[in-house]
Amino acid sequence: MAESANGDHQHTITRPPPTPSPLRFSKFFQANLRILVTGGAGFIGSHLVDKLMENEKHEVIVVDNYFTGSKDNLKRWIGHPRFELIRHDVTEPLLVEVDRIYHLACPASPIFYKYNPVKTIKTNVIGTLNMLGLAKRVGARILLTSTSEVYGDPLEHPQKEEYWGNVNPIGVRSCYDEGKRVAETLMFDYHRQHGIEIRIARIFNTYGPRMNIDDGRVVSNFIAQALRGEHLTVQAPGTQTRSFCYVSDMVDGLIHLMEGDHTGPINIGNPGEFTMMELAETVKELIDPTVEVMIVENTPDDPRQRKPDITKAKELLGWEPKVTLREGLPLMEEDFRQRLGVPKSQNN
Ligand SMILES: O=C(O)[C@H]1O[C@H](OP(=O)(O)OP(=O)(O)OC[C@H]2O[C@@H](n3ccc(=O)[nH]c3=O)[C@H](O)[C@@H]2O)[C@H](O)[C@@H](O)[C@@H]1O
Repeated sequence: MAESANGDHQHTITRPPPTPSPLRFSKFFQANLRILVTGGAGFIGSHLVDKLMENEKHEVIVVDNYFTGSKDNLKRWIGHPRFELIRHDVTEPLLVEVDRIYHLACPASPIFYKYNPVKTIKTNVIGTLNMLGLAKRVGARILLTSTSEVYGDPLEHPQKEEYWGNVNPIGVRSCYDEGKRVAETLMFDYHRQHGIEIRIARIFNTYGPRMNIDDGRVVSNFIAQALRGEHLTVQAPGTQTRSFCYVSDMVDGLIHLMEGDHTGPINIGNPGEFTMMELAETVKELIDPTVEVMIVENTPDDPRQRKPDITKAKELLGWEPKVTLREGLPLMEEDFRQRLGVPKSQNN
């Protein structure tokens, strides 16, 4: 019994102080983050994991179905006490207690995402729904890696985030570009309806060590072809442009976005723009000036130009890329030489 100010006796109920729910507990120690990376065994995902693991307070959980990712990319972390690797397909629900979700899972190379288009769109739609459901349940902040492909074959150049795009809804690329567009919609609907903390990165063409040798994208194709002494396959007309971002810059951009205050979408890419013919000539010059360029047939709906406007990333995130194409290509060449077993002296 306790006595009140006016002398009345009152019954007081002594309760223990409220205990935070275990799911939200780590929010009390913001520096100690448990971070989920979907697609963490892939090219960008595994570089992101490397960077996140550098912080000794972070625990990192990777889920991957290994369709295009590989355990090899994570072998330095397997067995580490702050690291877990789960074979899981994001089209199935998942419950793990995390503070951050980097949702990267989806094949990104056109030959792989077109291989099973129904699965690609399921990954983008059902996979993103599952990750948003998880974010809602555990109170995590979620970042979606969307793509420059949401701009389609762009009629505005360079592409600003406000541009709505020029996308074929029924083409062979639609499973990916429309899939990512729906994923962005889902992110904003969960944000508006359920108050989920979201971040959306629109990733532009990225290259670097650990890309699959047979990935099929242009930089990895040209480097592998040059090292093997094969023709560089420039798809017609060769005047189409892309802007290539080195993977360490990309990963820094994603972390800046996740830990910043802006939902996005924000373009993350390198505005240095090259035609595919220029890229082929640069790779030739770097690796083997004697290899020849061969013009081959292109695929439907190939965007004719692509270059990010990164004003938002600079102003809102304080981020911009540092590595030029001429600095990044030799780093990728070195990695490809090791994996293909082509020492430098054999070519030049
Ligand atoms: O690398 C990436 O990050 C992007 O790759 C693809 O987009 P895309 O730009 O079509 O990528 P590539 O297949 O590398 O094609 C780029 C250009 O190179 C050309 N190309 C490709 C391969 C090749 O051997 N030769 C060649 O000239 C293509 O015609 C295209 O114009 C994905 O769809 C994007 O989501 C992803 O962000």
